[in-house]
Amino acid sequence: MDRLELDETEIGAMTELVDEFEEEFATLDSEEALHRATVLAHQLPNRVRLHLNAFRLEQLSGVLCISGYQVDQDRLGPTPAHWRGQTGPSPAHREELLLMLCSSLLGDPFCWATQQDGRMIHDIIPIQGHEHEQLGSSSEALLTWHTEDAFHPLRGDFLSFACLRNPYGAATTVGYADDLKLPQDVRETLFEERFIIRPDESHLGKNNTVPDGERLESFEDIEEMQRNPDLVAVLFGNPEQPYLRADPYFMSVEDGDDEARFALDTLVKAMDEAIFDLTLASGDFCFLDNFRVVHGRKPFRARHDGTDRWLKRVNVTGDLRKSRAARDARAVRASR
Ligand SMILES: NC(=[NH2+])NCCC[C@H](N)C(=O)O
Ligand SMILES: O=C(O)CCC(=O)C(=O)O
Ligand SMILES: [Fe+2]
Repeated sequence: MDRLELDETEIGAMTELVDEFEEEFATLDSEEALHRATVLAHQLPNRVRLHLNAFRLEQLSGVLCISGYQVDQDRLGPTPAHWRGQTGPSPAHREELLLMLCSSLLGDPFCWATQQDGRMIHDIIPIQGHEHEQLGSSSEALLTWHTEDAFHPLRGDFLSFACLRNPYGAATTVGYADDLKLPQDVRETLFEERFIIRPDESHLGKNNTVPDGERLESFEDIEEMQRNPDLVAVLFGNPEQPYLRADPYFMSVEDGDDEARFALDTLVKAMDEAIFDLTLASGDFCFLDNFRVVHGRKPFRARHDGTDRWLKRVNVTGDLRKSRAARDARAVRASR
């Protein structure tokens, strides 16, 4: 993993940048704001830009953590009880802006019509009643390792997190595809389109406010992927250093395909051994290469009293054009 410790000068420069532009960027999820944010990102400190670009180009490991930024806990106020609760300006607007600026240097931030009601910036917070779910909002269950949105052909290339607070040090887990030691025959099987990855539950109607009209169609598409999933490959790209696409909790193989079953089980075992803890601290901006690493989260005991762990999350694509057909003309980044 790579870490950039910001120095005083860099922290000062980032603080000034946010001071100057936070009002102008009161909204972050309009086309206009996204466009301007991409250009404003070029005013981030030089080392930040260099690290993010090296990370984007795969010159670093698949995990980059930028540390040292201070989050004003008083301004933040209590951790919300649900991502839906927020009305009006976000108390974490300054961190959201920084997260969007950094993300813009990796590609284009985008969102899903079927996740967190189509919001661009997600809240990752424990929600009462979700303790044992396989959702970002769970707490007492191990969030099993996964590629973000592994089921979807338009999943992000990168995943960005801003840690606002993590008082009891709940650990995110990360595992590198590069670290996997797999027998050659298993590797070859994983390169074949013999695996099923069903949508995870964050994209289901029951975990969203399902609207009438246009976005309803998006949930129907997810249901279709649930009923009629494609067969996909788990490994792809360079045979020596393959990219990985997996979310074993939601995966299966065709009846009788014992070879694929064995290959998947072997992968799970190898990754379970390779995976390590990455405990995010308040002020950490963490970037994951969604093709080269998987991630999850260790169980923790949520308090539900406004002092809980709170992350912000953004999906980033390297090629917005791939999702053109899945997006409507107005919400041009709202992918299905
Ligand atoms: N293995 C898993 N739990 N996969 C689903 C991950 C959770 C999902 N990305 C969410 O936003 O809630
Ligand atoms: O809470 C974390 O550290 C990771 C959450 C996550 O992976 C998810 O919500 O998909
Ligand atoms: Fe995730």
